[in-house]
Amino acid sequence: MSTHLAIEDHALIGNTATGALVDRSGTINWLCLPRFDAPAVFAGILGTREHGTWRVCPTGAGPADVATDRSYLGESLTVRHRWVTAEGAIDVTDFMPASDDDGTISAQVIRIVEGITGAVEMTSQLLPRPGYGAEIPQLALMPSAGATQVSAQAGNGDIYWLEGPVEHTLRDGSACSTFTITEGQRIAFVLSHQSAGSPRPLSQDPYTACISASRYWQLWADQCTYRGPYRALVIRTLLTLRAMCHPGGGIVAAPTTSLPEALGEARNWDYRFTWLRDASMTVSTLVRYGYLQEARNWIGWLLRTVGDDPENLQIMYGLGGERDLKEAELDWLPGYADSRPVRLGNAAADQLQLDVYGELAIALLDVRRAGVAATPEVDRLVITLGDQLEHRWNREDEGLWEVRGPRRHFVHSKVMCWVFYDRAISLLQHRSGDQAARLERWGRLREEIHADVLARGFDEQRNTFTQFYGGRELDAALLLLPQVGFLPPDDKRIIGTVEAVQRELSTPGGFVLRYPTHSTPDENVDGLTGHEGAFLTCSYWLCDALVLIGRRDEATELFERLRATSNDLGLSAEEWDPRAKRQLGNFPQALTHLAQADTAWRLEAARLQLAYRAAGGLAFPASALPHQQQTRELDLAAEV
Ligand SMILES: OC[C@H]1O[C@H](O[C@H]2O[C@H](CO)[C@@H](O)[C@H](O)[C@H]2O)[C@H](O)[C@@H](O)[C@@H]1O
Repeated sequence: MSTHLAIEDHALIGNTATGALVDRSGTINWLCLPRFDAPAVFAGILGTREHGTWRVCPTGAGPADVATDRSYLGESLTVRHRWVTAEGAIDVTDFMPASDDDGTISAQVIRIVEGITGAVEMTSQLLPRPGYGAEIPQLALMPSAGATQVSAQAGNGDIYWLEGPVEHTLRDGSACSTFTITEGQRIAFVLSHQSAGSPRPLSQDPYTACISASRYWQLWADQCTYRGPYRALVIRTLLTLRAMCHPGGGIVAAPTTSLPEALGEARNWDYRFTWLRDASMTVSTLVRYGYLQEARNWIGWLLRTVGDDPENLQIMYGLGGERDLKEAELDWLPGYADSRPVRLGNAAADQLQLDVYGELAIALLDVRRAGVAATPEVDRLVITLGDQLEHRWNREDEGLWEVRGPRRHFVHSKVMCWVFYDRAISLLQHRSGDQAARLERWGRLREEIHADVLARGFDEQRNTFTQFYGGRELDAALLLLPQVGFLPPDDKRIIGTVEAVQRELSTPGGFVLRYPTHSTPDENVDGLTGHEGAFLTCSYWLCDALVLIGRRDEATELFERLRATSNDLGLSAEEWDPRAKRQLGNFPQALTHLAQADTAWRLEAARLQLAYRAAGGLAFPASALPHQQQTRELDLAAEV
């Protein structure tokens, strides 16, 4: 049986160490325990229900039958599906317990079934399939007081435990139960993971755990400093980002692998790792909204992971700092909607992507400006990276889009090298006298890179920057040039580039492709076959660029259309198929969510700025900002 509801038909629940996807039919069809990058026990989303699923729904519901309604409980990651049937109404509430006071996170999923009206017969059908659906574990019923317990032991010794106060029947590798719930009655199922050789997670009261989890997320949401008109959207998007911030400080790009960028095609990638680019940008976004603890955790991770061996800098790592992310294909999984291959690991880990230096430096400066004190360890890392980049910046690379075609002199990469020196000089200034010579050298290099980009990355005739030196194609990453301060937003080369991207990379609905995809090998910059959807992050970057060049109304209108691509729960994947009007790619994706949050913030900053000027203000005062942090970008905007 196919489990292919649309990507946007899923909800994310999580505990920050891992996350699960629950679809509208009441099926959990993606779950890796205990960590985001552990082998999935439910991989049904990449195949069929036989690759691992757990469904709780009214008895007799067909595979395509879905709940009447769904929503998150307040500002939490607890999702509730309501089923209204001829016999009555039932709520199924799904969540993962949040961390204890001592920071322990239990690897559990809890599902509470509650009668609202009438009496409804329900069925729970658990098909655990460890190893990404490859294995049928050994199932056994265990005697227990007041509850039945099912154990499912995998070949590697891991055990999945299911507890619930109903009788289970074991059949063909599944554990089923059928029970009737009447108005006011509730029961809870708890699924726990026990790693081989470790003790079984402690039982906890599922109802108390539900209250604690909701409170945990609500308290976190309450710290948000944003008070503007998009508050609900901003909070949901920040919660989604927070769900991807592992307690060890690493941040995954998305909790999934291989949800396709084009249905039925091969652009399927594993995102359950920490990209320096995506993680740095996530941190900048969180800091912008007042969240510093995640930034401190990330710096700790960075110093342990990158600081440990900065000479061999990678562009991405495992959550635990792993360097070896070798790519492999899981040939037993047919893929989401037959989109093969399903990939594990990511060969992009071995690429040279020069932009990551710039994104790191931006995040470190944002964190510093938000009030996190400088440390000698961070300074040392910046110095090592800066010295290293002196010998690398003029190389060709794979760029931020991680092309699998030949390396090029990508303009965005070069600009981000300029950004690195620009922000690194600010980071190290006033620190210690013996840096003066280095900072002078870096200052000269900053000017040299700037001049190099203007001379080789700008097409005078078409009045636009190009994707790479000597190329004619465009790249939506060029929309970031005004945002990072490479040139002022009112520079005609910036305005020309924004307009060229709009002209050449827009989809019919006005969203943006990241670059042109071609099918002939010699034109094919990314080295891949097939095409892809509109890239949501780039579309939000277009809004940002429009705000910065003074076209705020147009930006607001585009933002409204973009936010409508999020699902009913406010979640977004990486891309959007403008024809089918469906989300594409890994889900939910940090890059999309942080871009959405950044644009909401920028629109609000621009609105406040205009209001302040209209009221006769001469300059934009720090106190009017919708957050506690001063960014270079706002300094620039204030001067315009
Ligand atoms: O499209 C080709 C590339 O797609 C993935 O990379 C994209 O996702 C990354 C994580 O969000 C992001 O950092 C990058 O900018 C995106 O292009 C994939 O991970 C790559 O392996 C693949 O080449």
